[in-house]
Amino acid sequence: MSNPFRDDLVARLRADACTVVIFGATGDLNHRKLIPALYNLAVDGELPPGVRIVGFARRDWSNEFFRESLEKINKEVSRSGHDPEVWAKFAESIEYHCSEFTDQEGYKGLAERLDAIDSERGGKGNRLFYVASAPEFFDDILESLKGAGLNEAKEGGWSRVIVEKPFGTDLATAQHLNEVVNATFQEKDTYRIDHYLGKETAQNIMVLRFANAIFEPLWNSSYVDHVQITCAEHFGMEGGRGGYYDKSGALRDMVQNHLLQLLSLVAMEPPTDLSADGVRDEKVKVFRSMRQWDTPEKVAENVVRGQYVKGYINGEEVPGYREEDRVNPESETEAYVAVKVMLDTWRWSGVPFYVRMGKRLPKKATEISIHFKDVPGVLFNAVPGGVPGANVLVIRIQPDEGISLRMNSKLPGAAVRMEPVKMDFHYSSSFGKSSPEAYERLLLDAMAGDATLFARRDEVEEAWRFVDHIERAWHESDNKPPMTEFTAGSWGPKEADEMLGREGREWRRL
Ligand SMILES: NC(=O)C1=CN([C@@H]2O[C@H](COP(=O)(O)OP(=O)(O)OC[C@H]3O[C@@H](n4cnc5c(N)ncnc54)[C@H](OP(=O)(O)O)[C@@H]3O)[C@@H](O)[C@H]2O)C=CC1
Ligand SMILES: O=C1O[C@H](COP(=O)(O)O)[C@@H](O)[C@H](O)[C@H]1O
Repeated sequence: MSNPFRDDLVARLRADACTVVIFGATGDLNHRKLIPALYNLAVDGELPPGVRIVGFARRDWSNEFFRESLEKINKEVSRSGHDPEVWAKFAESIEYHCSEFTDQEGYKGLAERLDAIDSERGGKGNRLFYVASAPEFFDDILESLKGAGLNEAKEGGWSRVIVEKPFGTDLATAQHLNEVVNATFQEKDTYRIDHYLGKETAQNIMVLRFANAIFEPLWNSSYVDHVQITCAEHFGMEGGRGGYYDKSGALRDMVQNHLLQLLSLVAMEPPTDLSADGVRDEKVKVFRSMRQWDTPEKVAENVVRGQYVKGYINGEEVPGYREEDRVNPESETEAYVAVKVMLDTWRWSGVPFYVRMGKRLPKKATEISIHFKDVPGVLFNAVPGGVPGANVLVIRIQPDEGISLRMNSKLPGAAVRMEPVKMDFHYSSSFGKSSPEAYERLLLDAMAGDATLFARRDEVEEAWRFVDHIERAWHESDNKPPMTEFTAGSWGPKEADEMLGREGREWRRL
């Protein structure tokens, strides 16, 4: 039985030696995230001995050039710094395979090379294929793997696939991709990555809820007034991101996957066990219970979309969304979204979950806040200032990972006066070490065959169902809800404040 709470040692012991094949190996994701993650696992002694890495892409690069290119970026981004000796040893396990994604000969060559590596290693044919290409190549890569017989496990070994985001652009394309994936790999061997699930703080949500006796009795509509999930980013479309982002938008890029996944961890029922399907069965019930905003009127009432106009962040002038590199000057794509999610379940009846994401907000921060109900207003009415506010439990996903609880306290002195105070837990001071990058945990889990922190087919499709109604109202209906504006460096459009204001609530300041 798998267990998302096990410590790193157990994960390492369970991860198998294997060959990791990365499609799109000359690209940004591999350079900035995947190789540094594998390197850091090696530094920490977590990478199973015998792991080999094959980079697959079309540039005519040699093994040496590929390794040098990876090392250059690793020096800049590795969380544990760059040790030339460890790198040199690690780099011996890396090689490059040059091929177009659509070239069947390239896959035949890959199959031969993988067989040779298995013999060199003297081990089983364990293969982990990581599809880190642009999404338009996902089908080609999966079908070509099948064409070369690489989807089938070799005797005594395994063959798994990790598929990067975006997993489709709507429900229909996600269903199609799921058909292609399931026609090539078994569902148990399919790992749909959502890197937010690999964040230490996201994993801690279940621990907080189910390994402490004090929260769960309050975790329902009797005590919780509402929940907020915020993902703020201060950057915009740097590094050529505008081309991809302008076709996607905040709702598809972040809400459909990362933020709804966080929501599901906050809202799910306790699973009956900690197996991958035990946890994912409960998460999918949350997705299924989301009330659908299936008319333009409901979307107008419960969702706000916005674009930034030029402004200042940290004293620097930044362009408006439509002036960004590779963004259509007449773009109708949202760089900000705030959506109210209602879960029609016994536990959460009447409790709104407000989810927001925006580019070019004042800073980078992601947090979940649980806002509890006010105490009955009978005892402290006569006290000057009254009760300062309700309890708020804040789960800081990043940065300064941790958890704080806001409560009311008496100010020292003869008179009864109250002030809010915070009990605050910081990962950095409590554990004295930096948290591993999400990709480290997720790669190790895939090597260990543990899919708990990966999205299952039905979760992905249910999340798209919710998002599709909103996208249709925005882009296809006769009375499209309006696009709003906000100044870059502010906390988003006033319409998002008004959405909560209408219900007597306000966004938490991060
Ligand atoms: N970058 C990031 O931080 C993140 C990326 N992702 C996802 O990861 C995926 C990859 O992103 P990213 O690395 O940024 O993309 P890049 O554009 O940087 O890299 C794309 C890679 O695919 C290769 N490629 C493109 N066309 C072909 C072809 N016809 N045959 C063989 N190789 C080809 C490119 O090779 P060449 O160099 O020759 O063009 C390159 O190696 C995307 O799905 C993205 O959404 C997800 C989360 C974060
Ligand atoms: O998937 C994505 O995530 C990043 C944010 O990831 P984080 O781990 O840095 O919080 C986001 O900037 C990007 O637009 C999106 O595609």
